[in-house]
Amino acid sequence: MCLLKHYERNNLTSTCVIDVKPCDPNEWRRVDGTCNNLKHPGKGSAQGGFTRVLPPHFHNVYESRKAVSGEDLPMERLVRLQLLGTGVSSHHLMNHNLPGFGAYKFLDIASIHDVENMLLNTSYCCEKEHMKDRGCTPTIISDDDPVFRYSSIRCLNNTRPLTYQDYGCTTDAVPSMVKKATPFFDESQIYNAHTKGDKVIRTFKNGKLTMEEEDGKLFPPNGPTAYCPNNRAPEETRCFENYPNTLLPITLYIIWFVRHHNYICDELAKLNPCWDDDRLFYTARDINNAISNQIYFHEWFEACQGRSNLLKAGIITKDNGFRDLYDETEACEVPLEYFYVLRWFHLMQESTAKMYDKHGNYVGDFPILNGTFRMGFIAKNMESLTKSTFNPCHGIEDTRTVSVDVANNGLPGQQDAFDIPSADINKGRNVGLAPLVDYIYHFTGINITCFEDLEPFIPMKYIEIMKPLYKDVRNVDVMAGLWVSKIMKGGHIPELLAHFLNDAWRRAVRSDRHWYERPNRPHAFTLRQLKQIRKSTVSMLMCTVGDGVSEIPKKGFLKVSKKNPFVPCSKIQKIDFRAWADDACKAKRNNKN
Ligand code: HEM
Ligand SMILES: [Ca+2]
Repeated sequence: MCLLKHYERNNLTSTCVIDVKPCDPNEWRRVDGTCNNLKHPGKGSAQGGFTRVLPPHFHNVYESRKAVSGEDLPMERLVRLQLLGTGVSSHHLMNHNLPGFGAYKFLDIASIHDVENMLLNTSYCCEKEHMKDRGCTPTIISDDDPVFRYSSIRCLNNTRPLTYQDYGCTTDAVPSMVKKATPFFDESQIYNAHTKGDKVIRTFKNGKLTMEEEDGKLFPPNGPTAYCPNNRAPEETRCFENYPNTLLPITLYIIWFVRHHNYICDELAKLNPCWDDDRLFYTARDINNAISNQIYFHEWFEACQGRSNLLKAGIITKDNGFRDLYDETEACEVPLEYFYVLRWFHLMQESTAKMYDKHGNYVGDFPILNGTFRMGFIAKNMESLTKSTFNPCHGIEDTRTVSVDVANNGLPGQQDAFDIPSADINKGRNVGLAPLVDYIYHFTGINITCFEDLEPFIPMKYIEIMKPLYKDVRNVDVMAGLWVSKIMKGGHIPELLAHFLNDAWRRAVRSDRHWYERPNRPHAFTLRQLKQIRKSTVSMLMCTVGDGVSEIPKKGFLKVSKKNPFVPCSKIQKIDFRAWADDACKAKRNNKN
């Protein structure tokens, strides 16, 4: 009780305390993740430490690991410069929606509290007197850096991930990293952003979420504590009070999924006039979440890994019916490594949006990264930005590159320079990831003892670069290995990356009692309803709630081509909500007609 008072007094309850109200086995999924596992009701909540695929590798409890020789690992920026070029490259198959939707999905599992800390609280790690602070892990730039040597920039701000110890939640000696989203796929970024719960976003009328109109379009509401430092006053005012204000691609999906919730409510309310606000809200949330997961684990995973690989891995099945792999003894969590490796998609992030007018005429370019923390600009340009997503994303050809802004100007308006992939190496070390070889062993059973052993995974030309850089194969960072890994046969991402993604899927399906494909979860879909969910595609989502979308690429993650032409939205499969018609409402429905 004393501890609780201490947390309350210091405004720490939302970070330090898991408040588990008594569970009812038949209730809907809770937004805070509690009661998912009835035997361990606190597990899977938005608070509490992370689970991991492999135990953490730290030096001195919570410092970045050292090379096996005891020396420092090679500097992050050097690893990036040697393994990844910068340049323009157009993906031969995928469009912007592929990395964009991936980025949206990562916010379901991860939170941006560490990025907020870096920008708002611990922005001084490049100041001489702070470089060695416990909270600082700056990326050092050498004097011969090919880009920054022409400037005075010799350091990029980077921070150590926050722990429950930093917040004063615990005095345990072993640091435990803060988590602020439920560690399974329940659309936290829409329904429980910043662990505020769903009360703050509901209208409590007809199941709907609160939205505001701007220039005739609907958006999540603004509010006094929202933070969008890149908005240009006075025109750009949109900034979400209760949803993450982050990157341009994520923002599009947040707007679409919030609108989509209300669209589902309208459809359900038409059919079921006897349903009250709660019933409409919970059913719409469940359907919206299932649609998002269907798009991710079927369409998006298939675009990344190829259909036959997914069938082989058991992630999709040919019959498409119910699936129940639930095991209450499984830890109720997707691991830290899963969302960390999603950073690999920074390689596919294009930095230019081609903008079009109402009639589809090209009107100019917009630098995508300049849309970060600038929801006002996004709201004013929804049509143009939506259409720009159908263009090819950044390519990952034989010589791997990242786009120039991603490599040098990752946080425009906030930091003079920021190398996102270098930060990815930096963070991998600072969250204590095991080295590449350990993950290869874990997922494939192959024991790598020298650089040449990497050849099945990495082309020799990159192995030759790694040798002098890392000196010992046991030193290689997992992200560095992923950057230059061969692309899997039949798919479009490295095989090792696919192992991480599939591992997350397996854990989610086994441990999430509310997984949408289960026939015997509380409020489960009927088979008829599940078959409707199976029709979900990203093109369906965009045709339903996208601005000015009347035609769409048939496959929404792929660039437009002869094989993947624009088709009218009327040709895209839609969910038939009659599958949710409730007989109990029949009398009322008939009266209305
Ligand atoms: C406009 C495009 C993007 C920008 C400007 C951007 C920028 C950033 C920045 C600045 C960070 C924080 C780096 C750090 O502190 O270490 C970050 C982290 C991250 N990004 Fe991106 N990113 C973009 C696109 C993507 C995409 C397409 C994905 C995945 C599909 C992605 C996944 C992630 C993940 C998983 C993290 C880690 C978050 C965490 O650890 O808390 N990002 N990104
Ligand atoms: Ca979640």
